[in-house]
Amino acid sequence: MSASPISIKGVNKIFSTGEREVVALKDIDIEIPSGQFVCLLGPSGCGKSTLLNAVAGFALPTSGSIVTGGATVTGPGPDRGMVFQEYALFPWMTVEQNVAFGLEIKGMDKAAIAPRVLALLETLGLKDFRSRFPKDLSGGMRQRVAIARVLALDSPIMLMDEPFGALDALTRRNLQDELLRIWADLKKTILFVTHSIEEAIYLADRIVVMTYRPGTVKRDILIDLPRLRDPASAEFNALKRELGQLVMEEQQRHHNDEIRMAAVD
Ligand SMILES: Nc1ncnc2c1ncn2[C@@H]1O[C@H](COP(=O)(O)OP(=O)(O)OP(=O)(O)O)[C@@H](O)[C@H]1O
Repeated sequence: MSASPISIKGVNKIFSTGEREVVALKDIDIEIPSGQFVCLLGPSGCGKSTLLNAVAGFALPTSGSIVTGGATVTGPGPDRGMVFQEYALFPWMTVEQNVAFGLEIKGMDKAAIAPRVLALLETLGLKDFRSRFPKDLSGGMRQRVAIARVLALDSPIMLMDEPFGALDALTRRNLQDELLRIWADLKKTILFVTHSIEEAIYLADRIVVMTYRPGTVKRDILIDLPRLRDPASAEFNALKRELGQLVMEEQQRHHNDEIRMAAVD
């Protein structure tokens, strides 16, 4: 499977907790063509994960529609693979077993699984670690396994929720480069959540900046700098300033909201 488009139309998400209602997403419209690498950027609480989970089918919108590859999302599906920040590996399985698991569940022929898994482990530099358990791996290695596991399923859409957020700077850059290489190779559609401005500019074809509560699209920007991008370049820094200003405005709204809530309590 190669890539497929994502169509998000008029999406709203309201959480009701007791007497309070939180409008997490409001009137979200985003059309993502096949193969595009999109970053959702914004401060904590602006609905990035809520939107990603809606596309994944884990928590459907209150209203509006999400269509992937021509079908309306009504739940999780094999066309969408998700990579989480906390790796979500099975601790009792080796690296190899973790990557093979989804294929076994899919009912793939055992003889076909082994070479496919081995090729992926090789691609992600995990071959020598294939018999290890997750607890014996560094955070970066665990995240490689999580990515390999999603790639094994060959979903046309990859959804990534701050996948590199817990990693140190060097490992993070390493995995970002690896992801770009894989994406250039496989041309999957990627929807990637981050609150790092630099990460978004380094990776994305397009950055969607979200507002803090209710989560709306504040700005939708195409990034047409050639890759690999140089974070020290003038163009990169100009974008960093522009996006920094947008994110800071939302961070300020978040901060003001917290002060207001504390005053009510
Ligand atoms: N299950 C839930 N019940 C009630 N409110 C929720 C629920 N999930 C999210 N929210 C609220 O919806 C808003 C958006 O949350 P969300 O986690 O999507 O934001 P985010 O941008 O991903 O933030 P972070 O970067 O901190 O994960 C927040 O105000 C959050 O408190």
